[in-house]
Amino acid sequence: MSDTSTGPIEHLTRTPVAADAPVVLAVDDLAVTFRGSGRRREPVRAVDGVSLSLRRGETLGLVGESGSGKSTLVRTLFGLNAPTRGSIRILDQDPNALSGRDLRRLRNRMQMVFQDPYSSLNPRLTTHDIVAEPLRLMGRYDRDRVVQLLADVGLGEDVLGRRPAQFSGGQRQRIGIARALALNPEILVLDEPVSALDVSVQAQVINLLIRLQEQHGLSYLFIAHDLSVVRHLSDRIAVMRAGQIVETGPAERVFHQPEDAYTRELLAAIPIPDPHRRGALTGAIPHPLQHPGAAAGPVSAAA
Ligand SMILES: Nc1ncnc2c1ncn2[C@@H]1O[C@H](COP(=O)(O)OP(=O)(O)OP(=O)(O)O)[C@@H](O)[C@H]1O
Repeated sequence: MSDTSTGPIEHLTRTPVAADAPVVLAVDDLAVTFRGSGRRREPVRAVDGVSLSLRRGETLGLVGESGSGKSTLVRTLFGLNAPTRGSIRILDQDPNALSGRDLRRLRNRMQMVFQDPYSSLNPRLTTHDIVAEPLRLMGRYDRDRVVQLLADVGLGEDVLGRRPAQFSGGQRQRIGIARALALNPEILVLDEPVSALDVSVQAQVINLLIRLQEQHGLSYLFIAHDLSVVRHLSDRIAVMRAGQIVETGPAERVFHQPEDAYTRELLAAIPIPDPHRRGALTGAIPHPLQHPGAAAGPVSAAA
């Protein structure tokens, strides 16, 4: 299978985002409370007064352990949960004040890449149809555009007729990214996009995301439970715990001089990779960019 991507993995120095770059996503004092269930019936404050902002071309890493409220926050950004309090502005518009075509247009400008490339792609569709679907829905289908989108993520025309089961995890994630880019979004919400992938493949997908960001001026909200995964590609990191942001700051500052005790706990939980077991994990995921196979070389067909 051809893989027309990227050649050697480039250096991972990202262009720092300009301090005066426009804010593309702003969340202010957002809260989402669920009714409790079971005997205690206490309300669950899944998101509890979250404020954050994302600038054009910036990557904000949002980290927190399972249950900290990351998914609820993301679902609320996409209108799938109703906020109990607070506001969301996407590209200077309030999605809750829009409906119909205006809301669809705004939604097209912020797309999602899912964690699990095994379950997020329709197994019955060909690669062509998976990537073409959003274009068709908007009446903008163009075969050349589908081919170009796949080329952008490093896949050749020969994949067009294949179905998800015929790809590796990394290739599936590339297809998911191509689909997410189909409508030329300005913001991508990346929900643990590499957590389901082998360590060596994680670096290739992260490099692809960095390259696409530079090419298209994309802004990323990058969700992860592991601080080490977001460290190298984030401008800033926000740490979430029990529905609240407990710390936000420049990525390297948060990593090297965490101010919050919970951030320090998360950092302490990052294991040291065992060099004797290639690709093996000694607990949580070591940073993919530190993996020996990730430093250079072409993206392999297995990615
Ligand atoms: N629909 C719901 N009804 C009731 N409680 C919910 C609902 N959705 C989430 N919760 C609760 O809200 C809290 C935050 O969950 P959420 O899934 O947002 O966390 P998370 O950080 O995304 O975790 P994970 O990484 O496991 O997805 C949890 O206590 C969860 O049980």
